[in-house]
Amino acid sequence: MTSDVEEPGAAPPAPPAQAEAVFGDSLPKARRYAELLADDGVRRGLIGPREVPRLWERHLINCAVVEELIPEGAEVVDIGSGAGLPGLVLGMMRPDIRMVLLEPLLRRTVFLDEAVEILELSNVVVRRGRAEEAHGQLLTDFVTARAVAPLPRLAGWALPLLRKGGSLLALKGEQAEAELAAGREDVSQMRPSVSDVIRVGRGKVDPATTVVRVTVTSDGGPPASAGSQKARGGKKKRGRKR
Ligand SMILES: C[S@@+](CC[C@H](N)C(=O)[O-])C[C@H]1O[C@@H](n2cnc3c(N)ncnc32)[C@H](O)[C@@H]1O
Repeated sequence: MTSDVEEPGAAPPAPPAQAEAVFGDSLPKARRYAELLADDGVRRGLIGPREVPRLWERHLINCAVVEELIPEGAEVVDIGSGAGLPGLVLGMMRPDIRMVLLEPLLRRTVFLDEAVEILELSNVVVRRGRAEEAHGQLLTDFVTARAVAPLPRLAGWALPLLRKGGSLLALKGEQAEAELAAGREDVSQMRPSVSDVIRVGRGKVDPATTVVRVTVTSDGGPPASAGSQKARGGKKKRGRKR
């Protein structure tokens, strides 16, 4: 009987035609990363085996197209990187940016450290921890995040990490507009900001990647902990999983 579920150690699918245009010179690194995800990533439970056949469109290219929102030389913190999406992809495409992959779970940071070394990404560092623990320690131009938390909780974690004029770029699905409409007031109470929804990668990935962008318009700003339970992270602290 055949199955569409890939076994650990399976080769990733070949990159689709548009991968060359999206990744350019970094395509060899993207191919190597796809191999790592399909093999070690699945074996170690970092991505599901069902993701392997759709690694390129749904994961690598979906994340890569966000690069157009990041200006040259920017500092970026990717919170909740997991297996490296989107932070590792953006770091490999853009040697001009400085990328911090912020991830609390040890087995994920071990994989990320190995991937950074194998892909020789001297502009990417891995830091183990929760975003809210980095408040007052990290200050950056952009925070990226995909599939980490609902917008108000994510903003509570991300906005204190941003310099004035910096942006949270939250990769969201089809419900992005509704999520922003529901969360906009909470978010602007945390720190003065302007928010919009942008679609990037039209013609390169279908559906285009939907990004909720929250740009902070004030210096510093009160720490998120001055606000609501949502801003503090919304959940009681639990022991750190490994
Ligand atoms: C569903 S995974 C998404 C991983 C990756 N961004 C992706 O799109 O494949 C959510 C990740 O967020 C991390 N995470 C959860 N709470 C966090 C926090 N407070 N700060 C930073 N990362 C967190 C988890 O450990 C996990 O790796």
